[in-house]
Amino acid sequence: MTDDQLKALIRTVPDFPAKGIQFRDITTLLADGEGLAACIDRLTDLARPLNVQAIAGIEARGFIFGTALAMHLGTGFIPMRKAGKLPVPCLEQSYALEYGEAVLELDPTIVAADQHVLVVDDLLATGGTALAAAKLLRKAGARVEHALFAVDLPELGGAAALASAGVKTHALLAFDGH
Ligand SMILES: O=P(O)(O)OC[C@H]1O[C@H](OP(=O)(O)OP(=O)(O)O)[C@H](O)[C@@H]1O
Ligand SMILES: Nc1ncnc2[nH]cnc12
Repeated sequence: MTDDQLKALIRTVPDFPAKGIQFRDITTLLADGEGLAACIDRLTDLARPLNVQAIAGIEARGFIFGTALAMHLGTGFIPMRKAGKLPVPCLEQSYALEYGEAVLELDPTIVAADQHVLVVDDLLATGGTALAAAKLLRKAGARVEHALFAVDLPELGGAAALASAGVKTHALLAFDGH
């Protein structure tokens, strides 16, 4: 499956969740068996050379890609959760994303000292979410050098924001515009 075929499986919804946002909706890609398999296979190809020891996926859409990747790579999966979901004391980090603000939480006891962790999410926009995840993982003692996304929106500057924090961006597909 080509990049263009994969991109065609992603639905664009204007003005969601706020006016002016072009929402790149992966629901339609997930529902396509061939597209989903191709996407996970190609993300696995991008992740394998990074030789990470664990995958950290960001709730909620990052859980879908992150878990599949962890299984393909034979690593564990670290859930980066939205606030108030984990039943134990957590590290927390507030952040801004393209269309709002939120708080991420991490149970630091599931991260090993100096563990090499790959941050995975469905989409990179401003980078606020992935940066918050990297900060939390580092606070817990992890080594975070790479982040991997199915979709990048380069005009929103996420890769540059991550680079300035020492995190290299890898992405399968890019969309022009917001
Ligand atoms: O680069 P940023 O500007 O931070 O935006 C990217 C984030 O926005 C979306 O998550 P959302 O918070 O909408 O959550 P969801 O996965 O629960 O839908 C997406 O899944 C990324 O996590
Ligand atoms: N434009 C967008 N489409 C889908 N998810 C997003 N998360 C942040 N910006 C987004």
